[in-house]
Amino acid sequence: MTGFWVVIPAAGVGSRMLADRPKQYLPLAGRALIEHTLGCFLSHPRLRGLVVSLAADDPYWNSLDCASDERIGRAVGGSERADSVLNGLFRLLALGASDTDWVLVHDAARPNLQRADLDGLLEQLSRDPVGGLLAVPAKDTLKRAGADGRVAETVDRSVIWLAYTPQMFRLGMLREALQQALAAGVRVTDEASAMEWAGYAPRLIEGRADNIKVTRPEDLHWLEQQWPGALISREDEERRGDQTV
Ligand SMILES: Nc1ccn([C@@H]2O[C@H](COP(=O)(O)OP(=O)(O)OP(=O)(O)O)[C@@H](O)[C@H]2O)c(=O)n1
Ligand SMILES: C[C@](O)(CO)[C@H](O)COP(=O)(O)O
Repeated sequence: MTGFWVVIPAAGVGSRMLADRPKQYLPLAGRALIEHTLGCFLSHPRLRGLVVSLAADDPYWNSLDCASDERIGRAVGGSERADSVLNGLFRLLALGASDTDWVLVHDAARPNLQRADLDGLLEQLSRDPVGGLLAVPAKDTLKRAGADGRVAETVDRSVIWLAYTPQMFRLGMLREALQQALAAGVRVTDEASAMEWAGYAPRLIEGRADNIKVTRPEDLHWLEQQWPGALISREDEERRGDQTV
């Protein structure tokens, strides 16, 4: 497979995290969460370039060591994740990417992507006519909620998968799908849903369930317990409380 480009949407505020800063900048094993996320791509020999979409007033990025990495471009994030992704695609084009190149979109809030999953995605989709995404088959019993907050039905979980990232598509196909879906007012929560709206059927590539999106405090606490060497001491906890980046 030839090389690939990456967009990292990182312009969110992380409201569900209830933290003192956007969750992508919270510490995990001594580094900012986003630095772990970027590391999986920056160490890959086929990476052609990477763009992070940052909030226009992001005061944290420049304090990171990786901010000086010449392989990393920047785009200004938008009001929704899809806007941030689209701005990232345009930035990649300005950096030399073409519409026929593969682009991977990966949440800054998913720091635990393993190289084996990344390579599996690249290998299984490199000749696919559409592209696809890392996903995990549902493993719990699923309920559809009724308006009254009670169970309306149990959903057949055998056909339900949880969409993860990276999501991998040809840059031009994704750009057009995102532009048209957003212009039509479609709610786009991942790249695949824009491609589906455009009439494509992205391929599901099974990945690890621990490639979690850090969304709520317990997600980060769980990762800290999994992380090799993530002995978050009481001093680190206290430092997290009053640390200013
Ligand atoms: N306008 C936005 C919103 C989200 N994101 C990014 O998209 C990823 C997944 O979004 P989510 O988990 O919802 O992050 P937040 O929007 O920050 O979280 P919340 O919804 O709790 O505020 C995150 O890396 C986030 O930084 C983005 O780039 N631009
Ligand atoms: C892209 C994503 O991570 C796939 O599950 C998810 O849709 C992001 O949703 P969020 O509400 O922006 O976190």
